[in-house]
Amino acid sequence: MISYAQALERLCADVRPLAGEACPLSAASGRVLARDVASPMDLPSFDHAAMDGYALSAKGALEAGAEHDVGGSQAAGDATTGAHCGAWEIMTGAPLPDGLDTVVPVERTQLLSQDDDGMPARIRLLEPVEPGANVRLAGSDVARRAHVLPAGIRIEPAHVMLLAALGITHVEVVRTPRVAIVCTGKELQPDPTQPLAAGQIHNSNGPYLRAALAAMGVQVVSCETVDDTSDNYARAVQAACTAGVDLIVSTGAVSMGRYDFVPETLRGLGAEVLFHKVAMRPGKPLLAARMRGGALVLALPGTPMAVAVGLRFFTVPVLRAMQRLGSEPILHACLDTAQQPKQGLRHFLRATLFQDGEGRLHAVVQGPQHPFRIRPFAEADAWVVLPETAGDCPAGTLVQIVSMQATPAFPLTRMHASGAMA
Ligand SMILES: Nc1nc2c(c(=O)[nH]1)N[C@H]1C(S)=C(S)[C@@H](COP(=O)(O)OP(=O)(O)OC[C@H]3O[C@@H](n4cnc5c(N)ncnc54)[C@H](O)[C@@H]3O)O[C@H]1N2
Ligand code: MOO
Repeated sequence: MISYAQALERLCADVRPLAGEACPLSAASGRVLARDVASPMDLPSFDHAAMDGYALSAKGALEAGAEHDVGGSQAAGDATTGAHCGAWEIMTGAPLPDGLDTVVPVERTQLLSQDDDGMPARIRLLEPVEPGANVRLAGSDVARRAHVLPAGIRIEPAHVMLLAALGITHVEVVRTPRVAIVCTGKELQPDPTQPLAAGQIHNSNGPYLRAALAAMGVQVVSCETVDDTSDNYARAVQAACTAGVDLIVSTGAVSMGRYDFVPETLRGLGAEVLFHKVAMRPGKPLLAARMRGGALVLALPGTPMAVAVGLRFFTVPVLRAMQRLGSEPILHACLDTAQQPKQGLRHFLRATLFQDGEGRLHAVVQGPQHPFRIRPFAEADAWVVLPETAGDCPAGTLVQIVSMQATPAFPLTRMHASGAMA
């Protein structure tokens, strides 16, 4: 049986990166940058005051007690004015008058006289002023042509702030992945508003996948529920291919039962099966295939925790690879509950997290890890991942943790190189 790392590698080798497209900055948050961004301008674009006060020349008198005539006033938004004498009233953000290069805050000056119109006419410095103080120099944040954002990052609001400051109105982003969901099982009541007949259950995998994919910014093209017949599954898969999806995620009918028709149906449709069954728990019967038209299929086992693992540890990495997002960084926590994982299988365990007095993160693996149980999953904070060779893990073992969310709160984009989850 293929290992998790080999399976993921096999799958990602078949991923075709999605094309880029222009996107207005107003719609770019959450999208993935397809091209490096270089700055078209200096930021700040002109030397300006960092404080309300008086602009002075470093060549003039800056010692405590020095007196200066005030030649005029300059506010943010005013165009640069020539300095006619030693000092110029200035507001935060205003360009420095020509020849002036230092700003003294108003509270460190004494107003000696005013004009008839109430404007300051002469001031005295209460303290010595450092030459160049309180001036933000052009290009001191970003220099023109500097490389500011790399391709392959998810655009966050902070990036929008930077791009907007640089006057960038459009960015090239990766096209949104298009995904179809197909849930199989004649036990599934397809209409959630209807009562359950004998033997029926509500479809929880479909709504879960739809919610998780939508939270990642993926376009869910369709979410179908089909019965346990190969024909209906084949029809749903073909309809998804016709709709031009990049990925089909199906649930159920992929194990050993009489009605587990997924492998044969996909082969019958001409799909190339990349692997079937992965050495992991839960979710072992997972199958991956490529359709003739290029769409990838992740056929997840129907058991809810097998679906959760298939989403977080296969679907998310595939979608990241399609969007040219780097792999996720590896995070660790101290295991508080001893584990005896089965040798040769990768274990994905639901856990709660807490921080001790020293700020160290601890993981508490929840009770028995039954793959059918949804409630502990809904109460979990993170996945604990134990590798195939973990052996007995006493309390205190440092273990890998993975966020429940597909888009972690701390993306750590600068750690890509060391960050493969496999
Ligand atoms: N003889 C064997 N039996 C099973 C094996 C095995 O190796 N040998 N593997 C077990 C494992 S592990 C899993 S996981 C399941 C996977 O089976 P299938 O992928 O064929 O999934 P189903 O039988 O269709 O469903 C399994 C389980 O999940 C429920 N389910 C299905 N779809 C949904 C849905 N949309 N929402 C909520 N719940 C769903 C379904 O009713 C079943 O209870 O096979 C084991 N058996
Ligand atoms: O793959 Mo399983 O272990 O029943 O969810």
